[in-house]
Amino acid sequence: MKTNKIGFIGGGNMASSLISGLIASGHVPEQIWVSDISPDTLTALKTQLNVNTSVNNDDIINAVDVVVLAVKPQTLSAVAQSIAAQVQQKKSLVVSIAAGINQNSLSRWLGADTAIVRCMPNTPALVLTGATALHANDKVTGEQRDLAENILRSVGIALWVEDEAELDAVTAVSGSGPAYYFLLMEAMEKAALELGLSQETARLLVQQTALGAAKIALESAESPEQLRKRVTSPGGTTQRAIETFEQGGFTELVSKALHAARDRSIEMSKQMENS
Ligand SMILES: NC(=O)C1=CN([C@@H]2O[C@H](COP(=O)(O)OP(=O)(O)OC[C@H]3O[C@@H](n4cnc5c(N)ncnc54)[C@H](OP(=O)(O)O)[C@@H]3O)[C@@H](O)[C@H]2O)C=CC1
Ligand SMILES: O=C(O)[C@@H]1CCC=N1
Repeated sequence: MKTNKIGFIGGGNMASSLISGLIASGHVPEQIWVSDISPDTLTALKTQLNVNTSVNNDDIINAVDVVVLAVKPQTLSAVAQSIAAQVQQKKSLVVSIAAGINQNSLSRWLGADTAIVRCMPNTPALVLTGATALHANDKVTGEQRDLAENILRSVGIALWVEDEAELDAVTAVSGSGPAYYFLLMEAMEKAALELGLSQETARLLVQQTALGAAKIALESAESPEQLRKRVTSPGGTTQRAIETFEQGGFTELVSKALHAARDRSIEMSKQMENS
């Protein structure tokens, strides 16, 4: 049983994924607090997960050891500034999961002496398969580093980056990444229907194939390229499909998409820094 008291400000998609994952990995709901401006969101979290809830962000900070900021990037400035005095008084560790909000902005809003871990998780935390990269400012103690890492590690893998700029790339790769796989799944499912499979069969085959491919990629020592070649019989069906993907510019398109996501993260950081 784990006993650190963890508070979430913002109880939306990412917070509920993290909270569900934390509970599934052994954190007791009584040690988790959530605030949100929507009473309906809080009622749903209370009913489904039995966590402590409040519409008052200050109640959360008072109750916990670590405060996770899980509101939208556009809302974070106002929320951070509204809790700054209390965070400073309590010397709370603050963990921000917001995309495109850098340490400079967070320190400016929360106070220069505030211990801040900026991280980028992803929604598979819900099923304990999350991937998170973390970055600590120089106010974070070793113990606080361990605390932040333990929270994120309890819902998947967690790794530290020393250069904060890497978080822009991480956001493009693993933060947004689940959506890319879902897009591919959507497209494959649609094509499977066109090929005459039923909805149920198409979805099941696509899901199980995604799971199998991910599992084999994780468990095998071979690279994705080698694994792809194992499926691709010369002159066979896979080769025809892969050639079709490449003729359509698949690899370049993926690169372009990830660069666009990375650039958007940088753009958001600059906008916030200058606001
Ligand atoms: N979704 C994802 O896959 C990932 C998201 N992130 C980051 O996580 C953060 C949250 O994203 P996500 O969960 O998707 O967003 P959501 O909009 O689902 O969740 C944010 C929640 O915060 C609530 N809220 C708004 N204002 C306040 C306030 N003043 N005090 C308390 N709660 C408030 C919102 O209520 P209302 O809806 O009523 O405004 C909403 O319930 C973002 O910063 C995002 O960049 C990071 C990695 C992955
Ligand atoms: O789309 C976004 O901005 C957030 C960050 C990563 C995933 N969702």
